Amino acid sequence: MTVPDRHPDVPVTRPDAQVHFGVFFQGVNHTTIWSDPESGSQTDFATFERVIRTAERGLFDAFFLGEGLRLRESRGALHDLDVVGRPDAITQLAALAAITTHIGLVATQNTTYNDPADLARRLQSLDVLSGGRAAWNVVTTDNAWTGANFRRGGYLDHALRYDRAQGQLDVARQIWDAFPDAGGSDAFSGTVAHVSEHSAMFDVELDPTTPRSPQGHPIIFQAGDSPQGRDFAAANADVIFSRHGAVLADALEFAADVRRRTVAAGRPEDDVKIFPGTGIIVGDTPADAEERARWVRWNQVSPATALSIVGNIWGEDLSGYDPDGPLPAHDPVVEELGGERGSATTGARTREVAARWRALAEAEHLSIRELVVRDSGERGFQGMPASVAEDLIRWVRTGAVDGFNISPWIVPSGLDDIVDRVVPELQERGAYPTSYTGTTLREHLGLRAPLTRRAAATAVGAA
Ligand SMILES: Cc1cc2nc3c(=O)[nH]c(=O)nc-3n(C[C@H](O)[C@H](O)[C@H](O)COP(=O)(O)O)c2cc1C
Repeated sequence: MTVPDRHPDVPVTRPDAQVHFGVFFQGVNHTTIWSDPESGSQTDFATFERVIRTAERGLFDAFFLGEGLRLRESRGALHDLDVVGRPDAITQLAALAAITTHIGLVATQNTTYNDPADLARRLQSLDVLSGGRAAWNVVTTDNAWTGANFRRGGYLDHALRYDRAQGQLDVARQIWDAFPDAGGSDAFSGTVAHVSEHSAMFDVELDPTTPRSPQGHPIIFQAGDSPQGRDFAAANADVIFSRHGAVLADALEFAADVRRRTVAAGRPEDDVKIFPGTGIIVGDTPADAEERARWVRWNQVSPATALSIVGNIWGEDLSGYDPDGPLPAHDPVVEELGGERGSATTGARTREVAARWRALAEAEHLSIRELVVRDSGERGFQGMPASVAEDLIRWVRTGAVDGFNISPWIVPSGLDDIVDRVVPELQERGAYPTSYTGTTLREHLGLRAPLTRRAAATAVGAA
């Protein structure tokens, strides 16, 4: 079957590039559907087990857990579709390491509220226990309500969050590097002493106790989209987890920006792999896929969720409004959070979103719920398996991305169609592996040596 080229003007710059997949299990979200009879528990270990086994059968690089340190609230009420009761990500991944053999295990861990030495040790333990399959998704968390949950740290300024993240990562790398590489000849380097530039944040002195894993140390992911967040990724990360996974032109622009920043940080331009979060919906015909996508979107946006999303922008409780009625007639009351509450952009973003929603609702005569559904329309890829495969290949081979973090819209069965129907289409086109060729996450992702070991590796290579 011939698949029409949906992006004929974008040149293919990497004709042999392979598609890579990760699966992203969100921490706090309203995008996983609960109402379908197929939908299972969002917290039972059996659900995570089934998803990770499917992903490993589909030769995914990684299983990725997001983490929210506090449930979202609107004026005291929890979002009706949020999940309550998720276990800690590192503990969950340690249990999943025991029932898998190859797939990478990515733990989202916050740098604003964790202790650096303790976090470094827990991540390294996961890496050692899993035989070199762990990664740390470094997040700073920009919202105020999580800050309110922690007396220590509180509302750290947005810019200082990235300084603190850098301090955390520097401490972690020193701890991880204190032990020699497996089979290496260098000696244990003993006490790690680190006083951060922002010494009010850390003053660490300890003797590390955990050896290095087969991949050196945990892989570093980063999720954060501000200029500071992108620069942090360019200087430190192996993988950037982006939001730019729905529109090709947007993804290409993002990739060009990340590469420019990576070169400015003194690294090769392809050193940071780009994995956007995305969704994939397949159907037997284009109309079937379209119908499924519509069903998914309507189920993700319950009436209460629609009112709470619009209420957050309007800065008031809209639960008394009719979700099938129009937006409030008055303009929103914008709360200026500012950098000291963790967000540098909230006020401007709120005004921009409200103006855009008002214009869209008036132009298309949309109710509150229709508006929220319409605004969440661009979520990723949909179509028959062959056309989805062609689209994914095009994204990778035009250099827009290196792979995709797929968020299933239903668990535990949400990856079945992708593994059973899309992966074979990719393999048939020579664009997806047919077996794991390595055992570590570093090998799956095709990464170079850890940044801190590069000079040593070059010196050894030159000798
Ligand atoms: C794709 C993506 C996924 C994220 N996932 C999480 C998460 O699971 N937990 C969390 O606390 N923050 C998460 N974040 C938020 C980041 O922590 C970051 O604090 C936030 O985006 C603010 O940083 P920024 O201003 O650089 O974007 C995510 C961000 C992005 C872009």
